[in-house]
Amino acid sequence: MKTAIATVSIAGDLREKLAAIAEAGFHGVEIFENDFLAYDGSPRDVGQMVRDHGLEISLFQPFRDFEGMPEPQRAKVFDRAERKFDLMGELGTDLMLICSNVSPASLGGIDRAARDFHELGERAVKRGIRVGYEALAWGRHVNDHRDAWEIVRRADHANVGIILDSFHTLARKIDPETIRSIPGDKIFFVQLADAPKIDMDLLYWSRHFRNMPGEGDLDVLGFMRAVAATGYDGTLSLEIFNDQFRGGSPKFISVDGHRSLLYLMDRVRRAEPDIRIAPPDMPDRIAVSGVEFVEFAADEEEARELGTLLHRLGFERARRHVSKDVDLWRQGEINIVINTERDGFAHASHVVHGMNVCDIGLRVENAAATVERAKALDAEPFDQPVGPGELKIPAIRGLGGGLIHFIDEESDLAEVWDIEFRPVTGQQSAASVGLTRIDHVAQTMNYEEMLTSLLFYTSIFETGKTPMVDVVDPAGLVRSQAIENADGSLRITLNGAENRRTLAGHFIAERFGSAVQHLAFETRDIFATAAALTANGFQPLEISANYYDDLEARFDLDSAFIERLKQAHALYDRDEHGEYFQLYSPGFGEGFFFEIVERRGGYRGYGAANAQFRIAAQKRHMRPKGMPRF
Ligand SMILES: O=C(O)c1ccc(O)c(O)c1
Ligand SMILES: [Mg+2]
Repeated sequence: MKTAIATVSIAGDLREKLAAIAEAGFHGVEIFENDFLAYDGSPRDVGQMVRDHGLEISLFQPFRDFEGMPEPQRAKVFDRAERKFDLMGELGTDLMLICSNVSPASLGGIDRAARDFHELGERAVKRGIRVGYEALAWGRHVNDHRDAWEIVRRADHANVGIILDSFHTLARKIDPETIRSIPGDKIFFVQLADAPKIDMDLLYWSRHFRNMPGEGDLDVLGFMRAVAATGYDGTLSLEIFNDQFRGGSPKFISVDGHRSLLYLMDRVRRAEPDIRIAPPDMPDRIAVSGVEFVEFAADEEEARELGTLLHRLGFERARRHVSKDVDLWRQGEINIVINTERDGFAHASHVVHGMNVCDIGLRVENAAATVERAKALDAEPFDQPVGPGELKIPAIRGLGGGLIHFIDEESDLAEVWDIEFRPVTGQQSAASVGLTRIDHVAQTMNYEEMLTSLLFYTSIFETGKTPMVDVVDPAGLVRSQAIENADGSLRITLNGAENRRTLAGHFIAERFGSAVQHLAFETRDIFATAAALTANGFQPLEISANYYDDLEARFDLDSAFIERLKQAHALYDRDEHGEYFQLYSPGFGEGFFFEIVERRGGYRGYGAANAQFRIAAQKRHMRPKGMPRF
């Protein structure tokens, strides 16, 4: 499997781009003419620089407004093509992309265009060059790959082929299955891009909103299955025009791009076993059956405070590590680990970020296979020396500097709490408040990191994404999207902050990066839990009385029920499946908090409509401690 990426897809000058692209593991680049024009060096220098990075120039593009021109423009267009052939010779590449003509001067007619391409083919063959024709979705006469293919077929020249670009086909809702009838050897190049579904002008959508396969809403998998079924075995190239990527980190965007191609081709191969493109072998997407533990890095004082809060939330300090300053707090199936070691990963994480969730344990069927898949998708495995009597638990580095460990039933990893930990005796025991499991883990990040997270989780784990929703913070919008598996045993919400004045943005700034900002625990009876919490001395986050007046109007609930919600400081939501109840702890540290939720009757969401009331309450609560007033 040979991969490439267009230089327009990432930020930086040409040298920076090439370094990032090579580092991410691509084989080649599409040189976009403007990147070359802006570079202060000869075409030969550029060609050499690309090869010095261990890359090839897979394609030179774009050559515009070629076919169907009347004279005298026609003759000029051929002269221009000859000059670009010269340039390609110096760059050291033999494939040129010609996109369909958008010029008002161009004349239609499939045979006219085919004749132009035949003549260009005759000129190209003398130079050892091949030309590929791409239908732009907004081409004047040709805007459909089926017409481009008919022109290429009639041009009937060995050096003339078609170039397919998933965006142009899928954005115009052209059935990708129609690609299956094109001979694979006439497909000279394949460009891949996804995009979020937004209803807007095709050209604008294409030039600003494309993203990596798997990050958007287009059926890039269906497109690529059809391409692969033709027998195509050439380069798979990303051509991503995206405003955010152009301003982002060349390194991270390149890594995401490489991961997106590996993930896509792994899925294509499973659906189309006979394809000629050989993606790397890897285990299939990993089914997760739950969150086994969440680990906090803390110092002694923070650990005491967190312990007090957990105690009020009905957790019991159940076990202590055999040799380390690590405690296990438990309730229902929930395992919270507090690590106050002065050594190792948790300590390093604490030094950089302060108290934070430094590690999450996921339950999987096979932990070793999980790490194998993650590695095959360019994730970083994590290893640290294990002490005597400790288990080696497979792990990878997550995003934002934390770890993800994998616990399975196949080995003795599932017994880690008995093997590495001893029961704590002589404790003040806590009364459970009925928390059963972790409902979701909420990660806060900069908005620009959301697609990276989305691709990371959905490529490694058998999960899907929910639509993005807006959460209104008085200081700005926070975008929220969930990654979840079919049975809801893994739910991760991604919250992307656009500025630092939002509660989420403040959290990122204070802890120097993205991380888990809250954990939501499940209860089966919110009112019983609320009563037990009060008996435990827990003070929930106080919600404004105005919220409850509005609830009554919005949902047509009876006033006795509203009164119960109000007493419990519980928030309420409803969807077509069921009802949702939420209550919150006050903020802790730099804005970390716990949530308690009850889902009744299969409610699917996360209470996005309530988030602004929760945020307002949290800001009221934090203000005395020096949070700016907005
Ligand atoms: O937006 C464009 O003009 C443009 C140019 C070349 C391409 O390959 C493409 O997909 C779009
Ligand atoms: Mg293209």
